[in-house]
Amino acid sequence: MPAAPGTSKFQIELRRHLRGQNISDNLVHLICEIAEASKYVINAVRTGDLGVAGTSNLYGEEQLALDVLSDRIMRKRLIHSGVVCNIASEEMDEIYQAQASADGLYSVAYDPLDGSSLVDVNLAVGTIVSIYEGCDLLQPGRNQVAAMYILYGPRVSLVYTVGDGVHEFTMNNLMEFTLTRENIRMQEEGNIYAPGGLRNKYNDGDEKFIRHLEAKGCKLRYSGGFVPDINQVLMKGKGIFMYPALKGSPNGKLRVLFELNPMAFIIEHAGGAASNGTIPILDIVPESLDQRAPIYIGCKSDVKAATDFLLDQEGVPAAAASFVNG
Ligand SMILES: O=P(O)(O)OC[C@H]1O[C@](O)(COP(=O)(O)O)[C@@H](O)[C@@H]1O
Ligand SMILES: [Mg+2]
Ligand SMILES: [Mg+2]
Repeated sequence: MPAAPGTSKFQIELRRHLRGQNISDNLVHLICEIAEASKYVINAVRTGDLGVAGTSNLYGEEQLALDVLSDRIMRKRLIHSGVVCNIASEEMDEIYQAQASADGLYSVAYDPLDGSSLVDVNLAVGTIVSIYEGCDLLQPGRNQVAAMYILYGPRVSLVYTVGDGVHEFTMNNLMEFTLTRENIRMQEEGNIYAPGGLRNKYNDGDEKFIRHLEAKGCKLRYSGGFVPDINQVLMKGKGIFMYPALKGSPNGKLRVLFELNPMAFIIEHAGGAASNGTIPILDIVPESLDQRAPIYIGCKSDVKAATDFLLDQEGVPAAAASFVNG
């Protein structure tokens, strides 16, 4: 018997799953177009040039040929989708206007190839995407209508939320994304920690928090790639990822629009939390495309504990902490 439309041997494909969500046809189309673009990004990652591009991005970082190519793949697909107004990416200097009208259109901020410097040592990397209704990209992450990432690891997986559960799809042998986990939920507390940044540049509160996790017997699980590191915390349902403020870098390293907002949206919708140490990541009102912030993201009580250590350090009673939503 032939498989039902939208299923492949009774597996649920991404488009069919999206059609079951309460979202517009344009948003279904947009998410599917991004999923299609990711197939070309994987191909670039697997077989492309590992050299530098000879250019640098907004942050003064040297761009790799793969950064530039992945960005071009994503941008072209978004422009041709016909449903996108503004586009911004970690590899672009300014917003690209695909269409001027906001009616029924979406704006997209993305990191085309997060962790690109890990490709030459064959570690996992990913694409991170944030979607807003209309043309405004400089608004709090809480206003996102969808967030997703695609992880290029031993397997390729795609995780998305449109505000109603967090769902994982895995690429099958026909390069289709089929549903592997629906309504993923985080536990209250975990025993995994992924600490980004040089530890000898940590502030006292962060150092004490790490010692507290070590004393509790938590397992260090850090790959240096934001997407696989977050994916581990989400899929295991436990633990915390942090990239704190560092001495000399008070805003840490990771970017609010392209990295933090989409991951915070996903983790909050899975029952976790994400804070910059003071307020939820999703409540930050971005002032510029290249804004960075520290991040503590994962299980609610782990994020609360991290922010309590910071408060204690500054002499503010830990009980006053109200960083974690809900
Ligand atoms: O090794 P560092 O410099 O501390 O940074 C690690 C972090 O930087 C990133 O590689 C930043 O992303 P890009 O590769 O997109 O610049 C994250 O994936 C990772 O969490
Ligand atoms: Mg990045
Ligand atoms: Mg990048």
